[in-house]
Amino acid sequence: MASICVCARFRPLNSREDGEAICITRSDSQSFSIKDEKDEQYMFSFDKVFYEDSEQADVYEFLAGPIVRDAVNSINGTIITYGQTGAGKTFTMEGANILEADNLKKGLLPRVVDELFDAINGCGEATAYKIKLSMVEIYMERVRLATDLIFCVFPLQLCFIIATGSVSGRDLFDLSKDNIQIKEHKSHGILLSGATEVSFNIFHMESSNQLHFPISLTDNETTLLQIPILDGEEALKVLCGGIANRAVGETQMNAGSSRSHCIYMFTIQKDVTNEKRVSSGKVVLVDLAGSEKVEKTGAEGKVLEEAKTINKSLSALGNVISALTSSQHAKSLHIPFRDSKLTRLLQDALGGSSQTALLCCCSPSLSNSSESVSTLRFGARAKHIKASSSRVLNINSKEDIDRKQQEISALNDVKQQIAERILKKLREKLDAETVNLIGEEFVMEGLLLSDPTTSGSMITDEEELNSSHESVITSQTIASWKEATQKLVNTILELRRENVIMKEEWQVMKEENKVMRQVRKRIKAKLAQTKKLYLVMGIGFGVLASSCFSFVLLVSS
Ligand SMILES: Nc1ncnc2c1ncn2[C@@H]1O[C@H](COP(=O)(O)OP(=O)(O)OP(=O)(O)O)[C@@H](O)[C@H]1O
Repeated sequence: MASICVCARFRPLNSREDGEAICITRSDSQSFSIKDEKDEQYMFSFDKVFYEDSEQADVYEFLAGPIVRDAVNSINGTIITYGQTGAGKTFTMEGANILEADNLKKGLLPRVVDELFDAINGCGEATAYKIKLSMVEIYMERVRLATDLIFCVFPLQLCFIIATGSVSGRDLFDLSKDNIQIKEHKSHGILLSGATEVSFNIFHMESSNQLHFPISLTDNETTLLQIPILDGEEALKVLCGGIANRAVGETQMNAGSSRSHCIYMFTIQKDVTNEKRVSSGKVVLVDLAGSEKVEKTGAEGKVLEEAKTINKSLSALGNVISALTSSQHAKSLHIPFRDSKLTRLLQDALGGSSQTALLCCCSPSLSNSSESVSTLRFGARAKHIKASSSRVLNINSKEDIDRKQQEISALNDVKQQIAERILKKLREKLDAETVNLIGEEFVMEGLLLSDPTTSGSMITDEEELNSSHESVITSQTIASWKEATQKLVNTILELRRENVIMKEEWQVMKEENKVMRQVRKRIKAKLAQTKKLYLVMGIGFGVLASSCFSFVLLVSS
């Protein structure tokens, strides 16, 4: 069983800490000791420690590179930055700026994009890729969609597609979608439901400039904006717009403090023509908001409210880690993933089969040492989480996909026929306008296809296919439950009928019993009368006999 990879990173002293004492003493590249304000000394060991002089490229290569390369090969991975406010989480994740060209300052996010584009550009003609990026933030315990981007990547040809909400012309970076639901999908794990979903076919390019994607929308409100992208740099420019929407504020500790947890989710779908399979992998980057001691930072008003919510969700994260690492019957223990949006979102990363890397960011300054110690303790605890024994390879064979397609088509045909039959019957009784309205409702509910010629049409996106197939399975399950319920209802009705008959029979028997009792009573009474009669007769006979005997004696004497 592989554990979570946990590393620590110390940034250089900042201008506020200038001249302050350093609290850490290096042992080696994995261990160090740290002294707090009370002069207590603590030893920590992690998979790797990045000291003040470490480079962004080293952090990427150790922490993220292997995860990104595995994601291209369909293994999910998550990279999380955790730590006190101002400790360097966003610097590690984004760099000084997302578009930063200086290799020394370039963060994990642009390097992930670079590596993905490099891997894809290096692939053979026989492979087509689609990369989807969703970017959300959890601000004050609400999930906001900053943007939802899709790159469709083909050998030698890249296209970047941006999905945005609504026909009413809202901006690409519309933050009105401010309560994205987190749901669990059987095969895809944790998903952001309500984030604009767009599906594209994976296919090979024919023309070089004009891209015409067979688009299958799951939501009528969704519109698509397609931007041809030549390289990762252009992709990052678009990403930059999403980052600009992140809730950032000035605090005592950090002039550009992130007031939300930010999640970048890359989904890489790969279609290898020769191998007859479609696979997908996810890389999730999580830049957590920083913890802070409000009594120390003197936060007030909105900043205080934000800090309280941030601390609350981070403590929910701590509780999940404690539950996961608890030695007592860890398997049967309840893991409170549902206690906060953050822990729900990280459920796969912490408790699932995803590979996870956690970077504990710290200040090296003595004035922040108690916060650093608690960050490092958090990391030390997380180190004890055991990852799931098997990493899930998200691969579907073409045969599987064909079978699912057929099941979906068959169900759609049945639904279509039923809906059409209902509408035909309604037409006999209702006016045309009302029936049309009901028809529209059927289309909205997915019972009827607006264009019947598309009945049984192919779903070409793996995610949509799986979710549609799941709907088919669910429908089939519901149908079999309905059948079983109907059988139960029939049995209950039968039992009720039998019960009524038995009750009637019981009533008859009771009546008969009553009559029998009365007859018995009458017989008893008759018997008693007869007995009395015999007694009287016996006495009379006795008296008569004794009188006769006395008379005979008298006569003879
Ligand atoms: N390794 C580093 N090298 C140079 N400067 C750094 C480094 N890490 C952080 N900084 C600088 O420190 C400041 C705070 O860093 P950053 O914004 O990344 O902190 P944070 O942990 O994300 O804080 P918050 O939780 O408040 O968002 C920034 O000005 C950043 O440029």
